[in-house]
Amino acid sequence: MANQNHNEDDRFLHQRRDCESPLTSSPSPTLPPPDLNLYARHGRKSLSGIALRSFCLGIALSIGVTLTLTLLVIVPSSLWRLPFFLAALSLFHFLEFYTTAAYNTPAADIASFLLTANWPAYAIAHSAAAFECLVTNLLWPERSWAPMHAGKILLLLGWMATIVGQTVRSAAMVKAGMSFNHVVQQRKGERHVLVTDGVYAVFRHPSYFGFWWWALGTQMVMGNVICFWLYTAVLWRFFSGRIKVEEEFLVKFFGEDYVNYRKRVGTKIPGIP
Ligand SMILES: C[S@@+](CC[C@H](N)C(=O)[O-])C[C@H]1O[C@@H](n2cnc3c(N)ncnc32)[C@H](O)[C@@H]1O
Repeated sequence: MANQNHNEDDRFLHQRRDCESPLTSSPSPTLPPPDLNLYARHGRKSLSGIALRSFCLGIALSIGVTLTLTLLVIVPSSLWRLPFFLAALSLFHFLEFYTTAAYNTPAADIASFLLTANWPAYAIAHSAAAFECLVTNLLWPERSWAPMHAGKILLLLGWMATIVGQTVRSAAMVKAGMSFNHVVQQRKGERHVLVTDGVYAVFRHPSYFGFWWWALGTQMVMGNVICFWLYTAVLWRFFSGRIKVEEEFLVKFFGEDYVNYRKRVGTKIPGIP
């Protein structure tokens, strides 16, 4: 199955090169026809599935932004934090697919939206965050959740962490291009090169650094005390384990080059050197 997908990806690249050539206008006759099942309604790269998810995420983002602004400016209510979360989540999932499609085109498929990754833990975590935000803001709308009247500062830090986190995450995907894959690769692909410049010169795992601060930033904006600490613990455990496994493979793929890179550049995720 994985091999078949690889062939499909290679065929995509060949066809693209053919299209770019001024001498040929159609795919090489020696190439087998593309597997149309892949792009059909229930296929791994279903075009209708991609269109539908993008459409729904766009609607969710519009609702999120409109309600956030309405509850902040027109009908002031501390509940604006809930649609803020909807907007942040919709934008995140859209960008996961978009950056994959734009910078690692052969790898783009329905799973690139990351909507069902780490199911059901991921969905439970975000539902818990929405629930905590809803309950605390309905029951104690005037509650001052931060110690020493630091609420406004923490709110500002939360916005900044969310924006910086999202930017660093997307920048990492753009920079790594065809070397970035949502699934940790256990075999070095033909197009897999070691990336050590751009955002990778500052952070050894920029997409994890980005997600870490994006997730904690959303919890700070929402004023979620319980979920902030739960997210911190769960994400730390997840990333420290994943980085260990990922780096074992990266050392196998790139040897001394990766070992030296690891010595030079830290993750900058607290507690993970
Ligand atoms: C989900 S991506 C995460 C990449 C990186 N850990 C980050 O946070 O930006 C996982 C894939 O990226 C690859 N990868 C990680 N660091 C890399 C680097 N510096 N250069 C090239 N590939 C890398 C791994 O082999 C793995 O298959």
